[in-house]
Amino acid sequence: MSAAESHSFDRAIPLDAIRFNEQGLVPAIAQDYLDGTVLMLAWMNRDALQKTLETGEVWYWSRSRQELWHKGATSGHFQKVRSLRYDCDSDALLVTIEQIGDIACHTGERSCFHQVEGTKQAPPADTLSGLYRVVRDRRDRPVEGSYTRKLFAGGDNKILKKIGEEAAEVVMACKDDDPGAIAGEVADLFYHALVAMAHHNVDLRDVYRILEERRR
Ligand SMILES: N=c1c2ncn([C@@H]3O[C@H](COP(=O)(O)OP(=O)(O)OP(=O)(O)O)[C@@H](O)[C@H]3O)c2ncn1[C@@H]1O[C@H](COP(=O)(O)O)[C@@H](O)[C@H]1O
Repeated sequence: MSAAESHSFDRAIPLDAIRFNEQGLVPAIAQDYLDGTVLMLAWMNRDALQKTLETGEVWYWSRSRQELWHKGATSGHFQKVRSLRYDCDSDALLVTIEQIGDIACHTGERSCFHQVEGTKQAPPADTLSGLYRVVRDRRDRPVEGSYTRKLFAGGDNKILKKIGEEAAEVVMACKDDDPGAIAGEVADLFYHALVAMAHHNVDLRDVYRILEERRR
C-alpha cells in the first residue's frame, strides 16, 4: 500500500487530468470540512499536488519563495486533507481540509477572506453556522426588540424551558405525522438549542466535529 492509499480522501484524482497554467500552477481553494468556510486560496504545482496526495497533508507552491510549502510546517497549523476535488475544466482544485490549530491565514485569522466594504455580509458557510453567528451577536450586542435578547436576559430558566416546550412540540408534530409541522418545530428546536449553546459558550464546530467523528 502506498502512503496515499493509507488516507481516507478520494485518491481517484488523475494527476494528468489537471490543467496547470503556463507557470505550471493550479489554484487550490481550501475549505473547512466541518462548516464549509472558505479558508484560503493558494497555488500548487505538480510536485505539491503529488506530495499532498502522498502525505494526506496539504502542500502548496509558494510563489514568493519559489519553493514547495508544506502548510503548517513552521506554525504547526497543518491542513489534513479530507477530500480533494477539481472543477469541471480541471484548472482549479477544491481541497476540503481539517485545519489543525484552527488558523489558516498568516494574519492569525481562521479565514483569509475578508469583507469588502459596501458589500453585504458574507453568506454563511452553512445555515446553522450563519444563524449561530447572529445568535452570538445578539448575546454580545443586544438589539432592542430582539427575541434572542429576551431569552439571554432570562438565562437558563427561560432558555431551557423553551427547549423543553419545543422538544414537546416536535414530539406532537411527529405523533401527528405532519412533515411540514415537524420541519417547523425542529427549526424552533435548533434555534433554541443554539441559544443554549451560546449561553454556555459552546463552539458549534465542536458539535459538527462530534457528528463527523461518529459518521460511519
Ligand atoms: N430562527 C429564529 C427563531 N426560530 C424560532 N424563533 C422564535 O421562537 C419562538 C418559538 O416559540 P413558540 O413556538 O412557543 O412561539 P411563541 O408562543 O411566540 O413563543 P414565546 O414568545 O411564548 O416564547 C417564536 O417567538 C419564534 O419567533 C426564532 N427567533 C429568532 N430566530 C432568528 O434569530 C435571529 C435573531 O432574532 P432576533 O433576536 O429576534 O433579532 C434572527 O436571524 C431570526 O431569524
